[in-house]
Amino acid sequence: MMFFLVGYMGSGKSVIGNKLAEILKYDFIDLDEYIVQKEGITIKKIFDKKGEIYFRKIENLYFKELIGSKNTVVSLGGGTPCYGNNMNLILESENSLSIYLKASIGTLVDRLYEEKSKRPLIAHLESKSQLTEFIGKHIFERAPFYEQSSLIIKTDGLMVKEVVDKLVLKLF
Ligand SMILES: Nc1ncnc2c1ncn2[C@@H]1O[C@H](COP(=O)(O)OP(=O)(O)OP(=O)(O)O)[C@@H](O)[C@H]1O
Ligand SMILES: O=C(O)C1=C[C@@H](O)[C@@H](O)[C@H](O)C1
Ligand SMILES: [Mg+2]
Repeated sequence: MMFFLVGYMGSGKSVIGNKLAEILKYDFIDLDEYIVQKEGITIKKIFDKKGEIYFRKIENLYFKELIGSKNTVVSLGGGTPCYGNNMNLILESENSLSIYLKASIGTLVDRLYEEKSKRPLIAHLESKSQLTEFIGKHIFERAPFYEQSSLIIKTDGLMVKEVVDKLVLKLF
């Protein structure tokens, strides 16, 4: 079985995916980290040196390498389901389940403001109000992809452990 964690930057895919894998005794793969390992360069540097289109191309290639793994939790990048045919590949892939970690714009801004420098799409935004405006527009474009997930977990007001518990309860 495979679980794909889907959601906007800061929704908790990496942190929740890691914990879910630990509980299930599954392998854990974070697609962003997988890309960094394979390319030997940070995501921010890939964007700066080669541009977003190049990143989307390799993101799609590495993502496809992971499909079909056994007993694995995969935390996707925030944009992964929104480019190419990635969301369809997730939905069509056998023995797999997509999980959307949903959070309000306010929650995402609070989580991302301090750690935006690692994320090339938002690193340049200076104030919380700029971040709020950007995320609002961006989520409007992306939500139709995220919302196709098989399971939707609302994470507002929940601590990491509470999200994991809620997810495990929904799964089993
Ligand atoms: N439910 C939560 N409550 C409080 N903090 C959280 C929660 N979920 C995630 N965080 C924190 O928010 C930050 C972003 O989480 P994480 O890196 O897991 O997001 P992500 O969805 O993987 O983002 P990206 O798409 O950029 O990789 C981290 O510092 C994480 O500890
Ligand atoms: O939301 C996005 O488009 C991104 C999210 C991150 O996980 C990284 O994949 C990258 O910074 C792009
Ligand atoms: Mg992540």
